[in-house]
Amino acid sequence: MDGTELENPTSRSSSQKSSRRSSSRRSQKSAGQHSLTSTQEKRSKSKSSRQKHLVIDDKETKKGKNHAHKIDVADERSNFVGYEVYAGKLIFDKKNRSASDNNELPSNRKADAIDARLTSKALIWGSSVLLLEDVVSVSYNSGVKHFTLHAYPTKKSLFGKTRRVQKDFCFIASTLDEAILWVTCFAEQSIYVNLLPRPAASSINPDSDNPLSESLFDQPPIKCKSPQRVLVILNPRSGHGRSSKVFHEKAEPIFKLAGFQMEVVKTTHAGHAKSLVSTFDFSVCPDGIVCVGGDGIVNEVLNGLLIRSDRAEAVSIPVGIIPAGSDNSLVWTVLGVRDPISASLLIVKGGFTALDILAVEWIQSGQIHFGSTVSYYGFLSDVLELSEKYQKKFGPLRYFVAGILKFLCLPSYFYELEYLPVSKEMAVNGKGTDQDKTHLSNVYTDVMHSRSKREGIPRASSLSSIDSIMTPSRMSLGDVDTSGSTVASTEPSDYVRGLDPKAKRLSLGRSNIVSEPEAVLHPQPHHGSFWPRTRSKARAERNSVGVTSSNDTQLSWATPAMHDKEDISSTISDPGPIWDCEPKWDTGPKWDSELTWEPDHPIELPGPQEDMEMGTPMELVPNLDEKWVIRKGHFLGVLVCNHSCKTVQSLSSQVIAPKATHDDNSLDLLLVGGKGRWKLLRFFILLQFGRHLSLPYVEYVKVKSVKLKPGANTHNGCGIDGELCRVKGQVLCSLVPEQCRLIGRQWRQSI
Ligand SMILES: Nc1ncnc2c1ncn2[C@@H]1O[C@H](COP(=O)(O)OP(=O)(O)OP(=O)(O)O)[C@@H](O)[C@H]1O
Repeated sequence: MDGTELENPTSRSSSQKSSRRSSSRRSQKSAGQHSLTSTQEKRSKSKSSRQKHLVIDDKETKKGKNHAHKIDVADERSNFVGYEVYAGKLIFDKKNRSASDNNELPSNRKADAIDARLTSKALIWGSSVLLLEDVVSVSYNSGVKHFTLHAYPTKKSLFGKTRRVQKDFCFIASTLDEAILWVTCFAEQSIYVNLLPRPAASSINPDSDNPLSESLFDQPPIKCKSPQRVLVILNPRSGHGRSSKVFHEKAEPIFKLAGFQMEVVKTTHAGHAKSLVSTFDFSVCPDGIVCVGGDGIVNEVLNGLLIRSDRAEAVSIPVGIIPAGSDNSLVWTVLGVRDPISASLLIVKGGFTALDILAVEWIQSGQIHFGSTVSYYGFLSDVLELSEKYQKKFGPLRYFVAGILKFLCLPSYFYELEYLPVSKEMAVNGKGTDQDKTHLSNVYTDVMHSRSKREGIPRASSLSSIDSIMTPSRMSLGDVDTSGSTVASTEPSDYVRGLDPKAKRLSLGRSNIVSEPEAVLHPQPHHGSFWPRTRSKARAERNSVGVTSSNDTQLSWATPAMHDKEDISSTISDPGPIWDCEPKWDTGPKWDSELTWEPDHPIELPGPQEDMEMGTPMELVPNLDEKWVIRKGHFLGVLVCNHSCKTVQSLSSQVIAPKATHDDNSLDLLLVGGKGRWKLLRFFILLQFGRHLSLPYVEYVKVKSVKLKPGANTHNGCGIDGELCRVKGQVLCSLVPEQCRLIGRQWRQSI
């Protein structure tokens, strides 16, 4: 150990204090403030070295041909490496011996010390760069000058394919307090620090006789992320039975390096994940659920969360995905990763991505099944159903086999459908008017959105999985019904309808539901139109449930002309906004949760109210432009997409719904019109080149809701995220007001 550094423990302590205070850029300043003269000199040296960095790097880039990662000067200028956090001298211990070696720096190695700097995006030493997005954690033993970065950088194989390999980078700082500063700065960049006990005294500093300094370094004041406690749900059948291996060999080591505490549950049967999640005590694993498997297991988890009695809180539980199934289009499309190592890195890095939730409701029975990707009808649902027969015989090839067979004996599909398009603004720029936003998201969603902004949850567009339906491997068959198929979950629709006014509004055709116990009549000045609202409007709606709930309950298959008439009836029941309470993960303002539905609530328009959050008076303006479009005819396929639906196998152009985004509060409806093999074949061929939307019989509309009813002789299969269900009567596809949260931010935007 360097004697000069240990001479003055006070100065070290001051340095430690400054390191505690430091944060990103500030860390450099505060570090520079400490009293030790020698350290000040070092700081000033490091400062001046920082000032010259561009020049140094430029030179070193030219010189440093032997380094694995070269700094690209152009990248540097374009801020590729981010802003500087700390700079100093480091020795890169290639052989990684320092962890076991004596802490004393051998005199012959002092010359190896090179300029190093930590930026918000990378550690740069000499001309080498290690991206922080590849770093899982830092291991640091108290009282030593070296620390080890555990990383998974990408490596190119001979054939140009990149893969991630685990690599440890050991560095030796010039002094103890510098080592602590380095580690502190890594912690400030959200890298988990694995703070280990001080090694045996003899191996640190044989001539250290200062007990005070020793005790100071026993527990260096490094503040870092606390270990995450997560529930891991693993489907051992996923990915042809390889998911356990994938988890234990690829994901688990990364989670362990990042200090995760895991409760691992392997599912024993279809439906296990859903029932587990629906009753699990999340105080045990408050930091989220990690699903290991395909899209099917994620769908089960989502459905389990949404049927909980504490749904509002449950839906905020972040869900991580380790892709280990036959197809994993959700994580690939939304987060941009498709290999388990990158997905694990995203999870340990943290952050959240908001995701809309699709609900398919069986209008007559009130059953509901949630999804995050797509709901589809026609040829694809038939393939999904047929593939079930070949599960044992053909494994993942069963979809291909079933697709060919179904294609050869292709039936015709007749549907009656209605859809409510989004406004032109929303369709064009994907953002929508304020009215769209207020229509499509109710108060709770607004809370989520505002929280998302606060927490930095991106609301940018992104993609995910439908065309995975075209890739048969993603069709999972859960909840299979004994009638040879799968059934929807049997949660009563009250889970959705009762939970929010929007869902009630969306429940068109409820007037036909005989089972609705609490029928109310509502005068409707503007049939079929939604009432735009602000948050206060939404609250007002909840106070006058009848008004909002009745808006869209008029459409009936038998009486399309009613679109043009005033609505005077509605049968919406509203058990009360039980969703309307603050999730425990939410630090936002609390909403009134005590409102309950009164069946005989008087009919009245909501009066202006004070907006509790904004302090602005409420306006209530009916949107006269919204009209349901009615279509009847033959459709080879009807797909209601929540995101662009990219398959893991596909090229980037191969997405079913190219304009769809996962968090835009709208659904993308794709109609493949007509019948016959030729049309179907052309559709699939053009899909491979991303040109399927150019076909004259393909329609693509951004919608808020879709109602669908198969014709009398049409197969009634319905796929939801690869789960096969049956349409009995009529179904309504719409978004629920809540969004769920995926753990991780979109790759490459995450850091
Ligand atoms: N232990 C289990 N045994 C059988 N099925 C299960 C089990 N656990 C979950 N499942 C069901 O398996 C289905 C498919 O799961 P998942 O999507 O995770 O895997 P996959 O490899 O993508 O599946 P597939 O190849 O069938 O598309 C899910 O719908 C789930 O309900």
